[in-house]
Amino acid sequence: MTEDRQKHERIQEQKRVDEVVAEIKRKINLLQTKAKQLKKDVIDIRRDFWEDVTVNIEEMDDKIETEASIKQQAEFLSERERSHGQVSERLDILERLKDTPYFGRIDFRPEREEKELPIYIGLASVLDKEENDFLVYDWRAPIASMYYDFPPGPANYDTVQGNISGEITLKRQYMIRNGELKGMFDTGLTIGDHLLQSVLGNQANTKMKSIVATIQREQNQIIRNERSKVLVVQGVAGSGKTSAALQRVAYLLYRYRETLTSEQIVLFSPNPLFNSYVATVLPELGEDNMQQMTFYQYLHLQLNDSFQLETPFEQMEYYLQEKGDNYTARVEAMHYKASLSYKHVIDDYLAQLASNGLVFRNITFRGQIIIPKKAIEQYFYRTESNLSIPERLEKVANWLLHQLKKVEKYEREKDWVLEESELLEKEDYVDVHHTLQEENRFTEDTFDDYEREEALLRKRVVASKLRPLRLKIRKLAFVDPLKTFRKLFQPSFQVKENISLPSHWEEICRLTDNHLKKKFLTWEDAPAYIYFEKSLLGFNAQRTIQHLFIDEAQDYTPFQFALLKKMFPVSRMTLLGDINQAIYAHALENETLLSEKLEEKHERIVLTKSYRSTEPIVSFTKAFMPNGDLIEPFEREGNLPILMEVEQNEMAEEKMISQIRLFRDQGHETIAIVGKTMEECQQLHERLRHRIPVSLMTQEAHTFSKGIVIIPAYLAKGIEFDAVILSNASDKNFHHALDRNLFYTACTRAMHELALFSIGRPSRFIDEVPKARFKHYKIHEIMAKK
Ligand SMILES: Nc1ncnc2c1ncn2[C@@H]1O[C@H](COP(=O)(O)OP(=O)(O)OP(=O)(O)O)[C@@H](O)[C@H]1O
Repeated sequence: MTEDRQKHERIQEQKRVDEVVAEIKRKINLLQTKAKQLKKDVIDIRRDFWEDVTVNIEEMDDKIETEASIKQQAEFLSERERSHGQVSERLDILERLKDTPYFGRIDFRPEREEKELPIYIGLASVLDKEENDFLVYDWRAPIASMYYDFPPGPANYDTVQGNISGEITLKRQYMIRNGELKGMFDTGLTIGDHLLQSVLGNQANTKMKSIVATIQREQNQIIRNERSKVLVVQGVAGSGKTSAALQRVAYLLYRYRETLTSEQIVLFSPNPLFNSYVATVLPELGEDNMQQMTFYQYLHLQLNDSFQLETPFEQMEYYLQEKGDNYTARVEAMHYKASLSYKHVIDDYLAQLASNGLVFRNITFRGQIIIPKKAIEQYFYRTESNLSIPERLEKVANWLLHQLKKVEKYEREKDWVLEESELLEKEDYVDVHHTLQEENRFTEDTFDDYEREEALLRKRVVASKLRPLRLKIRKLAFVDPLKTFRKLFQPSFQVKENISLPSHWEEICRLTDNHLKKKFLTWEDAPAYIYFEKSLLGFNAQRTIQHLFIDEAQDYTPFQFALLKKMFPVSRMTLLGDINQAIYAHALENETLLSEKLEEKHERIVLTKSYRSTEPIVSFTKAFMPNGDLIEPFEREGNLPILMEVEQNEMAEEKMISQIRLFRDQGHETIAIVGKTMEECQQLHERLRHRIPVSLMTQEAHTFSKGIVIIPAYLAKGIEFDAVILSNASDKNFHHALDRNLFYTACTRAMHELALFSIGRPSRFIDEVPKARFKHYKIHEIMAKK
């Protein structure tokens, strides 16, 4: 394009931006007036609510009419409130569009048509004044998919009516800020490296940003996938898995807006910090956030506070510190209890329980056993054995409630009832009296009032005393799942011969039983216990959840996944993760959810390009990972990572502080000092906090702000920082197979700068990196030279 032509095009494009912005402003004005009116309506209706309903409760007919009138008025109010909510949401989006009405354009000529049409793509759709044509298409509209999927040339897209093909004659990207065109580029195959360069070159934020303007083709496959019941995404660190997941939520909410709401989508995130890190992406896209929680929070909810539950991070600390009693047995338990072999043990036991062994509780009332557990057990084992255990327990519950009726009658005659009735509130007496009067009004037979009153009082007292018991029976509290579960770990328990057990099984059993006795659930025991308990009492499966997203899926065990499938039986699942970032003990011996061997029928998408870190950082980290050559850096310049080898802590500290100052002088705003364990982080925090402003991130931390944080690698999962300092990359710290993944996870949190400190000999993993890919300083030598 000649320079003149370019200038002309640019003027034309700015003109169009101005026109679209003018139309958006017009729409904003209209909506603001509408919003004002709706707000006024709501206030008026609330104020005049009782004036506008006819209240008359004298006669039955009037009562019905009154109810209908209140209902109508309430509906009217909520309809206005809803409309006001919708208008406000739309206004929010238009306000955003006013600054950046669109970011992309394709000119598309459908087959057998003469002329191409320009399609402008933005955060949401905008129609022209006549509401006929689209000035801007929502990035999620079917036609917009071509923008992400095709370079100029032949292209096609799916619609409800079928596939439409044709040709893209132009593909253009814009940078528009405050309604002003700052730049535009015609792009080829991928969506503009220019724009991506500039987005990725920015400083890291404490909140994740949306990526709609620069979604890459393979990411688009994830976002728009509608075929698969289970979609597995294996993506290298920084390849945009989390970003794709969140844009996918936005896409699904748009695509199925008639039937899907944000409450029907759940995202399991790796830590509480991550929850807040990603919380602004969907609102930025004009959508409500899905339900978001950690898997720990979810399991904790399932347990109803009846257990103390170890967090995965506590388990991790125990594992990493490589000390503590029974270390070998417990680590073996972490592996074994993650596996489906362990689930077989439990399933076998559950099958046995169908014919004997379930532990029941006596039903007691006022300190007396009224239905002994033996009787409950006998009844249970007489129910039809072809029914499931929860169905059989329902039958027992019905029988028990029936028995309770007999008890109730019998108890009414006892002396305690009268004594208790004296403790009744005055209102209860008055109420009983009124009830009787109402009944008597018709009979006029009042001579036995006193007796009738006493009988009614007795009935009420016993009923109210038995109410909690009834509730408990309905909740099947007459079975003791914990005691039943514990039997599995007694020396007398015989596991089927064909099932293989770990070598320290006896010790594992002793440990497990000790924990269970104290109502303590280790992280490895939690899924098994919950699975067991729900198999007895019934899975109150979440059938309303349509989509389940699991981020960092490599950290989930096969057992946990089996539990999730039971809990979310109808949900479609999107599992995202990176096999290289598997850091939990179980990953050494078990398949993870991302494994090629995943039994579940699934579709797999692999992301190999890393966007987060500069090219030198990616080249450094890929060098020590198996199959690292598959990791592709996005071309973004930067400094080589630095390795500082020092002899003692004091030296490291001094250097670390000057390194941080340097990073700050370079303009980096989020700087993380990443440690291996919490213990290491705490010690470092103690030493540094008097010298520089630094905050320690613990597992309870829910947010982080700009500045310097100290954080263990496992808590930094999923998050990124401008600069990362690894506090001790020594071989002593990083040498095991899993340490490699932890080391990789830590280094890949860095966007622009990476500095590694090593107290003593550096990790053997660094030996695998070609020397030219980092700068190595041995501090004692420098000091000596000085
Ligand atoms: N298409 C894209 N356009 C702009 N930025 C992108 C794109 N894809 C990824 N990024 C950026 O790359 C960084 C990494 O993305 P994200 O956190 O989604 O990756 P991830 O695969 O989940 O990483 P990890 O597994 O290491 O936690 C983020 O800053 C994100 O904004």
